[in-house]
Amino acid sequence: MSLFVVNRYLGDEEEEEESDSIRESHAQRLLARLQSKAKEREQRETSPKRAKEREQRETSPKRAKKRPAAEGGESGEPKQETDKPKKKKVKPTVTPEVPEPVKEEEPAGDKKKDGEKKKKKKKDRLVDDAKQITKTDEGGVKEKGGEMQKENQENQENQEAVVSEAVVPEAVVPTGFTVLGGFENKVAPKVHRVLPQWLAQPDLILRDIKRNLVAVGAVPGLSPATLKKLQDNGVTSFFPVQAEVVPAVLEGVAQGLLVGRGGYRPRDICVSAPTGSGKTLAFVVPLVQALSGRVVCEVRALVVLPTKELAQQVCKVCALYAEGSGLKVVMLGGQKSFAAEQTTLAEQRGGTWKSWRTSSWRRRAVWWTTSQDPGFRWNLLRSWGPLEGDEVTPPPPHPGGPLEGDEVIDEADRMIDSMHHSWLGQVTKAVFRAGSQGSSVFRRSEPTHITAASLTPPQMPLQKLLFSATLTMNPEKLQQLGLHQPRLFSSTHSGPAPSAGPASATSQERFNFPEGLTEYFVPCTLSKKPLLILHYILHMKFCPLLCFTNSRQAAHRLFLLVRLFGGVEAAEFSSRLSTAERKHTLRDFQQGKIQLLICTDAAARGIDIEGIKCVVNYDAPQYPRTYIHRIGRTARAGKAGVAFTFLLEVQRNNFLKMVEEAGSAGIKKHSVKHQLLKNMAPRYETTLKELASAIKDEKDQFRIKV
Ligand SMILES: Nc1ncnc2c1ncn2[C@@H]1O[C@H](COP(=O)(O)OP(=O)(O)OP(=O)(O)O)[C@@H](O)[C@H]1O
Repeated sequence: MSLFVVNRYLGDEEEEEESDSIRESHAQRLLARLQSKAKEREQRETSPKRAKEREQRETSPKRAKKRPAAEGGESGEPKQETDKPKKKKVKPTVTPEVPEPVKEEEPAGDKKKDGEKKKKKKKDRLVDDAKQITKTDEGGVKEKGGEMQKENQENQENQEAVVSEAVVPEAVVPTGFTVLGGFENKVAPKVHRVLPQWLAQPDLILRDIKRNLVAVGAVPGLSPATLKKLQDNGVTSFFPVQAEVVPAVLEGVAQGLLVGRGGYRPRDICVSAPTGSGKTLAFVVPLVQALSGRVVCEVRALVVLPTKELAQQVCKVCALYAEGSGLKVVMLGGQKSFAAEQTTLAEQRGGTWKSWRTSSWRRRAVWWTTSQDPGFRWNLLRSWGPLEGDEVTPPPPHPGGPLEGDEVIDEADRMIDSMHHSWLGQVTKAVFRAGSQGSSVFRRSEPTHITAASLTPPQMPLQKLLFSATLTMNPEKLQQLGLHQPRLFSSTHSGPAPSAGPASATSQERFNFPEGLTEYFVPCTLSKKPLLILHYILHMKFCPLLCFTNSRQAAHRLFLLVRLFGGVEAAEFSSRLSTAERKHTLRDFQQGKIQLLICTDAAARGIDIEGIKCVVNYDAPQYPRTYIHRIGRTARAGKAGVAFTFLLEVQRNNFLKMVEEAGSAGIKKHSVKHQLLKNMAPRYETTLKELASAIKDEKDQFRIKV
């Protein structure tokens, strides 16, 4: 154990004077208390009752024998007082008020001397006090023998303890040191999460799409060409997210090249809006408008998406709006060889790679998919120049590479989750490196401290746009993206769930749910699940139905079972299938040729298929984000939709808690009567046997192939 003695500045004259008076009052209080005690005792001893008792005891020989000499057997103390020493209760005594000594002003030079004098005085006073205490005791106590003395000593100790606890220990032992207190263990106050202002106070997006449509003509900044394009594609009104975000993006890109705009960079934009709320058009429209004005052939924008299917879908929308603008939209999804992909971005002329200069391809945007093929993401960068640690001999640097304009990250939270690959950092580095090497007079250098030198050359800005229905509000994660003065558009507040306990309050985020969605959970057993799906299709006519499982094996098994049962047009969608097969399956589902699509989470994000009225979670999702994206395949664009989640008894409590904490408006129970499934039971039993042999056949075939 360590001992800490802290010598603290003892205060000026006034403080010392004050502590002196405190000490003096305590000495007097102590003295008064002891005097009154002694008096009480004296009175008790001299009372006639007491004298009688003493007399009786003295005459009893038995008692006299028993009494030990050490206790003063002859003094005649009552038995209970000697055998069982009573605990003395220290009663607070009323002390006479001590008037403050009158202070006289002294010249500063004499202060030190006076201090010493005062200390001596104080010491003398304490000695006097102690003398007086012994004197008072002597009168009554001496004759009562050692026991009384002992008691008085105890009393004094008790008193001192009380006094020292209440006031200052130095009053008893003047050491010249002040022992500081307050070192006891204290309960630390709980630290509450404080979000940066841009996250805590976002620009609000209204969730009710139908009641908050904004006529496209009323949105500022749209060019006549864009208005015409929107009209051609049947868009007369903007959804709330588009009405807010489109002008904000246009404002940022309107400046183009930053010549003489000293240090200005457009603010990065984050959007968190429900599934199906129209986020795609919110970035496609302003991007196409902004890039349509460019004449130099460069890669102008990069859109990063988590799956090939989603990249194809977004690429299609972009191509639709870019039509006739001279802007080329390219998708790089890793389907082709690297060389083939590279030629979609550049051509080799005179031994070096140059951007396409074909008149019809004067400007271009690149749509780029990642997570399905992680290795491929580097290919694009290589086309701009070698990466750090690149072992493969890269193609020569591509001078037309700098990404000017925007970098859009759709399904941003998913992309942040894959940040351990540090792909964004690599992209950004490549963008700035290519920008600084380019032959263009316009430079793109990584933003640093603003100085006269850094502001002199004209800059090409890089703006980042992030979109998701489940965008994280975790500032630490967002920080990894290196956002510049970000601005958030959101339909929810980032506060913790109301029912979440203190532990979960900080960890659980709340998300956006579509307005037209109704959620149900269906209590069931494992063996009832296939029957329930068949019941929803065959009896309740929920078609087309999108059914999610937690693995591709589960999806395949259920697909085989439904196919063997018969009567339902079913298909599966998972990584078991090739890209082309998945593409055809989605198209057939979109065209209404498939009633039941059994899929994995490969179809959970972003996939926009019109007319899906029902989503079933055949296997309960484990994370709130997965749940939100799955059920978000219905109730899109302000329409109504239902979502069912099959729950085993053991999953029920945790799942319901998770959904509530994620911000759901409420999930209702939907029970299916056993009677309704009973009719299908015999056929189902036979199907299960057929399924066992079908799976065995598949395994055999697989073995033969291998
Ligand atoms: N202004 C509009 N007018 C009519 N329909 C629109 C408009 N904006 C978007 N839509 C339609 O709404 C549907 C949903 O849009 P979108 O796919 O962009 O949603 P999202 O917010 O990106 O959804 P998710 O989060 O699931 O990816 C699409 O079918 C789209 O065509």
